[in-house]
Amino acid sequence: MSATVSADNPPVRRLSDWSDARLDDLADEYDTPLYVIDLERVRENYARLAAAFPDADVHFAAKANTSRAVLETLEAEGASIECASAGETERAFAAGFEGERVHYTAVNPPGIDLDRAVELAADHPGLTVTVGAADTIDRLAERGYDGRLCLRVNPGVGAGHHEKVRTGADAKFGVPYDRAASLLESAADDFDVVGIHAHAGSGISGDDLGNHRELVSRMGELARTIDPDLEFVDVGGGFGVPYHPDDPPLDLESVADATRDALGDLDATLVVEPGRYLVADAGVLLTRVNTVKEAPETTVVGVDAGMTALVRPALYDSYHHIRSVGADGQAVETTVAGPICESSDTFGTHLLADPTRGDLLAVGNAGAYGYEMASQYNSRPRPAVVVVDGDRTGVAHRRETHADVIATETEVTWE
Ligand SMILES: Cc1ncc(COP(=O)(O)O)c(C=O)c1O
Ligand SMILES: N[C@@H](CCCC[NH3+])C(=O)O
Repeated sequence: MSATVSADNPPVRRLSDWSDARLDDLADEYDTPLYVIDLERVRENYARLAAAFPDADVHFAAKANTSRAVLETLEAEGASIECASAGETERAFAAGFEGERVHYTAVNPPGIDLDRAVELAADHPGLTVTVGAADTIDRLAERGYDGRLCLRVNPGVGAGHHEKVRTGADAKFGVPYDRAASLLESAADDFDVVGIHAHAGSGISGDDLGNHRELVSRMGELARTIDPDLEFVDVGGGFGVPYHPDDPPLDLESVADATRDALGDLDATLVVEPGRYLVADAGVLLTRVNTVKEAPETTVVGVDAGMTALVRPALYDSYHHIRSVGADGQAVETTVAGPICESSDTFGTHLLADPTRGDLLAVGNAGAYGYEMASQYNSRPRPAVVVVDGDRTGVAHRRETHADVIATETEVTWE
């Protein structure tokens, strides 16, 4: 059943809102490190976002969380989907999305991705391929593709929580704004040109609203100058969520108002592509304390999850709130650190109640870009993922083993 927007659907789910007893049971049953994803919270987030953008098509950015259970849940709620590779596109179709609801955004796509995208488009009519370079258009034509095409534009304005995720002004992404109209017009001879796309970046907060507005306004202006008429204007995703307990939630109504206002009059449908907003607070990462060590300036709390399970703190200095599940006692300032042989393998400084070996810790907002960015560095198997839905629990990804880590290795036979 679809979630509705009500008092029971608050804009933020804080780490303290997760039940200690449930988290304890899950860790006991499935071991740690363990990702837990709450599908009902995914539905709530989708319902809130769709209600704020009633006239828009909402495409879930699958890169944030590609677990089949998550994709199926969003498909059932009526979401569309944005995929960053042929692999993600395959997973969208496996989860039941119809071709018309799938956009594949090709970024410097390897040939194997384009080959597969062309096959998928033949099997799933309605698939849209979004391209960000004239080369990609030529390469699609070489493969005989003449289907739905969207052009990614570099809007020259970026936003986001860290410079590494501000794509809007990064030359890697999209064609320069002032070349977009002519490229689209020539592409219309060979393809079904249906839309334009831009994405400012990821983790947009209230402070970034000006940049978001500017991007949307530029896209509206561009759409009005383009012949042929467009079916949609995709202004990307990036809607941020509060990571720190003191951070306020994004005022979605203001973002939606600013978006509509900046877009101006247009027959084309607005498309938004949120990833993080739909899944971040639907997930926690559970990890067990194995070491407590007094150091001169801090207490080091060693845990079984590290940067291989959740890389965001190491990669972007991102803050993820951490609490001790079920523990009480004196709060101590600690440095929570993982088992990886890198100084960057730390989840930062956290106040933890009486840290003790064996404690269970919950790491908040782990539903977006958590498991998706996990690696096997240091020959460390990736964690398991369980999904919960009301009282039900199921395994979405089994825990990897050491055999999985070496599964692709072959004994070298010299030729
Ligand atoms: C093209 C595109 N669309 C959508 C997103 C989703 O971003 P977010 O998860 O911040 O909403 C991204 C990631 O930054 C992206 O690159
Ligand atoms: N992986 C980034 C966001 C997505 C960037 C994709 N363009 C993060 O964890 O914040």
